[in-house]
Amino acid sequence: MSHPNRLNINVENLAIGYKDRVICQNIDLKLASGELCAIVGVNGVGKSTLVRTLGNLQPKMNGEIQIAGENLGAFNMDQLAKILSVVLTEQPASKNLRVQELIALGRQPYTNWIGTLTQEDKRYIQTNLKAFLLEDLKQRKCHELSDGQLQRVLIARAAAQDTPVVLLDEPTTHLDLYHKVQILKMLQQLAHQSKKTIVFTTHEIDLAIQLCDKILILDGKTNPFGTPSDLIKQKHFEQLFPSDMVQFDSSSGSFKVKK
Ligand SMILES: Nc1ncnc2c1ncn2[C@@H]1O[C@H](COP(=O)(O)OP(=O)(O)OP(=O)(O)O)[C@@H](O)[C@H]1O
Repeated sequence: MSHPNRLNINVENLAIGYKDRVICQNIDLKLASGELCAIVGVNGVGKSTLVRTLGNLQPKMNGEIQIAGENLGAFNMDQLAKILSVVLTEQPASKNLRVQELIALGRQPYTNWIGTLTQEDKRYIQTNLKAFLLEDLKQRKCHELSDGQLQRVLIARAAAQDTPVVLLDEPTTHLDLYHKVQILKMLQQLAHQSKKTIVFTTHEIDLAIQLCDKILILDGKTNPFGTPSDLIKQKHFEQLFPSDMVQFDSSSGSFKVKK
């Protein structure tokens, strides 16, 4: 299900929070199909809360969220499962499943009530086992995998779900630099080649600058959003952290420790 060049996420004046407590407001985000976007910001600013709100896992406090051209609230659960997939940091309850079985769960929105897999479902599973380098691990139980391997399985499951929008909360946590880059490059490829809109939260700002098409800097005030180069030109990264410890170097697009 790909819709080239469509505005897949349109967020205006969004406020997020819990019960009657707004934790972040004035969030605006416009993403077309094929775009990879990182959400960055300091601990506790609301990145995970935003992903959960965009994924309809908790209510918004104010503003508009349109996914694939419709208000998020207009979808029922079955429709939503074909529009967006969400990969959260919590370990899957189904870690006792084998890799292949967990990826097959991505096809649930399309299977009948007993979950019979069609040839097409099997093709999606096989394609994503291959794309995420999981063919040799397909019979392994998920609880036997490394963090990096498990993350690849979770992303493969989302890819098998084949939704125009994929949301991920901290997909690179606990990974070494090589495997962080591997995961982000896989997300970039999934966005660009399969024309999906992919949004993920991260603390890897340097990598996000190098690999993402767009970045949302959650700062709890104006929440700048744009291409990495525009955000660098407008000096938004300089203001992200107090400058006593780290400073942003716009020439290299990375943070340096202040000595
Ligand atoms: N279930 C909850 N009920 C009430 N407040 C919550 C809940 N979960 C998180 N919060 C609060 O919401 C704020 C944002 O939390 P959130 O986890 O979204 O931040 P974050 O930017 O993802 O942080 P981190 O970078 O540390 O993962 C924090 O002040 C947090 O304490």
